[in-house]
Amino acid sequence: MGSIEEPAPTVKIPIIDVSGFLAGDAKATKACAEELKEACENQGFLQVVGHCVSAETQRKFLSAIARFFALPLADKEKVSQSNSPCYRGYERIGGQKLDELSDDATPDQKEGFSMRPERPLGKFLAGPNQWPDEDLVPGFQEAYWEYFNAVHSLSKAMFQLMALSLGLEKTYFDAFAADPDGICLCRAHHYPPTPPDAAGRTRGVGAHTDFGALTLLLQDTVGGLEVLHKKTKTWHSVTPVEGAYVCNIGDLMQRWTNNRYQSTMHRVISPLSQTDRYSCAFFNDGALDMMIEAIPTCVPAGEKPAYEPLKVEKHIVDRYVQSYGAGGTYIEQKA
Ligand SMILES: O=C(O)CCC(=O)C(=O)O
Ligand SMILES: [Fe+2]
Repeated sequence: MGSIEEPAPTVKIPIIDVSGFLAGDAKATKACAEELKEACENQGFLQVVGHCVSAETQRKFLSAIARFFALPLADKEKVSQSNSPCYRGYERIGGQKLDELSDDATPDQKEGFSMRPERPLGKFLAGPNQWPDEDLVPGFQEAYWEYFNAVHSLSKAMFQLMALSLGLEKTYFDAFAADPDGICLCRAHHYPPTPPDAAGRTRGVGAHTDFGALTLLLQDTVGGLEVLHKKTKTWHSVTPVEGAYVCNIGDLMQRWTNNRYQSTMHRVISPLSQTDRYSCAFFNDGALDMMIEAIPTCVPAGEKPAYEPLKVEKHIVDRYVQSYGAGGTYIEQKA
C-alpha cells in the first residue's frame, strides 16, 4: 500500500472590497466586518481593495521612492537614520535584522526610508524628519506627504471596521488609532535584484511578526512576500494585486484581542531576480501612553486574560531595541 501524502494546506488570503463600508452603506459594512473577522481570526492577513488611496497618489509615490533609492549611496547617507534621534531617514541594506526564527540569519537585504509625523523632540520616536535635497529628488517630500495622509485616513477607517468586526462600537479604537500624537511610520523599501550566489541564502526581510496593531502594505507586482502557515510550518506567497493593501494584524492587536486576532509570521524571500522590488509599509502603532489590556468581550467567561496589561511605549521600545540593536538613539535621548 502506498503512503498517503498529507494534502498541502491552503492559506486563504481574502481580497476584501471596502468601498461600501467607506461609503457608509450599512449592509456592505456588515458583510465587510464579517469578512475581516474571518481573516483576522485565521491567517491574520488580507488584501484591501476599493479603498480611498487613489491610483495616482500611489503611482506618484512609487515613482518618487524609486528615484530616491536610485541616488548614489553617499547622497542617501546624508539623511541616514543613524544620524536621527528618532529613527527617521535612510536605512542602508543590512541596517535591520527582523528574523525571529534563526540566530545565524543574514541581515535584511533591503534598503528603506522612514518618515513619521513631526513632533518636538522628547518622547520616543518624536522629532524631525530627514529629507533629501529637493534638487536631488524633485517632488519627493510632497509625494510622500500626500501618500502618508491618504494611507493614514485608510488606516483610521480600518481600525473602525476592525472594531465593528469584534462587535464593538465603531469608535472603540479611535483613542489609539486617531491620537494626534500617535506613532505612525511610513517606511518605503527597495529590494535590489538578487545575484545567483545570494539567492536562497539571504532574505529580503527575515521571518517576523509586526510589532504594532495593524499594518497596511503597498507592494508592486514583483512578489516575494510570504506568510507562514503555523500548523504545517510552510510558507505561502501573498500574490500581488495591483493597488491593493496587504493588511495584517500585529502583536499589539493579538494581545489586545486576547489571541482572537492573529499576528502571523511573514518574510520577503530573495528570489533569483533581475527586477527591483518596491514596497511601503504603513504602521499605525497608536498612542505611547495607552495601556493595552484584553478587550473584555474577547476573554471567555470565567477565564483570565492571556496577557498582563502593557504600556504601548514599553512594547514598542523593546521591539526597536531587538531589531536595531541596543544602544539606540532612544537611550541617548533619555540620558
Ligand atoms: O516589503 C514587504 O513586502 C514586507 C515588509 C515587512 O514585512 C515589514 O516592513 O514589516
Ligand atoms: Fe512585516
